[in-house]
Amino acid sequence: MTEATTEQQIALGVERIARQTRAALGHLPRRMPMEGWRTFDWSAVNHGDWSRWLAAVGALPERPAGAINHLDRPAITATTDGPALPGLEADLRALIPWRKGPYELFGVLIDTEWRSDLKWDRLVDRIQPLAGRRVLDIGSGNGYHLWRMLGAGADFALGVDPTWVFVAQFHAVAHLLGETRAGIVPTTLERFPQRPRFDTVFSMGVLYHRRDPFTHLGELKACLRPGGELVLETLVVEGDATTILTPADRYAGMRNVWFLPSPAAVIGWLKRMGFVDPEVIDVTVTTAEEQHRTEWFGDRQSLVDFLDPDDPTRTREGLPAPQRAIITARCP
Ligand SMILES: Nc1ncnc2c1ncn2[C@@H]1O[C@H](C[S@+](CC[C@H]([NH3+])C(=O)[O-])CC(=O)[O-])[C@@H](O)[C@H]1O
Repeated sequence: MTEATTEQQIALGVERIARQTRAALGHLPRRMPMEGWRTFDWSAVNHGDWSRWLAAVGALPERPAGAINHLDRPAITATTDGPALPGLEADLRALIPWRKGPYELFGVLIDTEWRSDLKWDRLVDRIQPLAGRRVLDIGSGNGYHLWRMLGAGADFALGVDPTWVFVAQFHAVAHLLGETRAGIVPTTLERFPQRPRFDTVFSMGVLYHRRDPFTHLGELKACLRPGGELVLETLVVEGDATTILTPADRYAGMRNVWFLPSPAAVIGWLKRMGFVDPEVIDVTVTTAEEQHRTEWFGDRQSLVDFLDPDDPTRTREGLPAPQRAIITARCP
């Protein structure tokens, strides 16, 4: 690959991402204060690998005419009757590590660290139907669940996530799907404008990373229209409404886990923050089927590496092994 070619690919990556973002945000009413993101300068991102990821997005082959998508299957799928797309697998591998999926894009199966479809299956029939809704997904990662939201009938799904490689992965997938009904804003909830009001707001896998869970819940509420639904997923421990574990240091290898409440404690937090009808719809222990090592995750450490080899009900730090609850609640 020559230097000039790389420069052209970076420029094409910027163009593709900017075009997709403008088109996606165009689905929102003008009064939603998203102007800054419509004109975001994608070439000026301050991250050492960003231009490499831009080049990967810019190098992707065009989506073949007549291709078909399936957004309601475990693997987000794009398919065509035509020949394989040259170079596609190498371009997608340039975006490793892939945490959330799976995807099957024109014959390339991306076996991600997480089987994100399992979480989706646990919640989709227990939440307010997404048909016709405008949805916000805080901590969307590479957007796997955004595509499933569209597959479940949502009108539009917006992700918010500050991790640049996941943002690049989202745009690679969006390009191959040829979809503009989903978008991603590259920031944290704390920096996201608070006035946009969505019909359903998801926050999955984020609450335990926040030092102040009440501020997080308040910010989620500020993004919901009256009567809209919150779908909250977080790590939990067993116990009653008074049980909240604060790890002394790491939890399952993660430095940034601050609070592990019981499901009953989360219900109390939600009520305290003014949500109504909070309900625990699922509690599941994370298995190696759901979270596993894979080459698409760069063979990095995964769940089994963080559990006590002699007692898989405990983490290596001696704390209860990961289990996660999904809780729904309404904005009054
Ligand atoms: N303050 C923040 N604001 C927004 N996003 C954040 C913040 N802090 C971290 N993130 C982002 O939240 C995501 C958490 S993963 C859940 C993905 C998906 N939801 C899933 O349920 O599979 C955790 C897990 O592995 O489950 C990451 O992509 C972070 O970049």
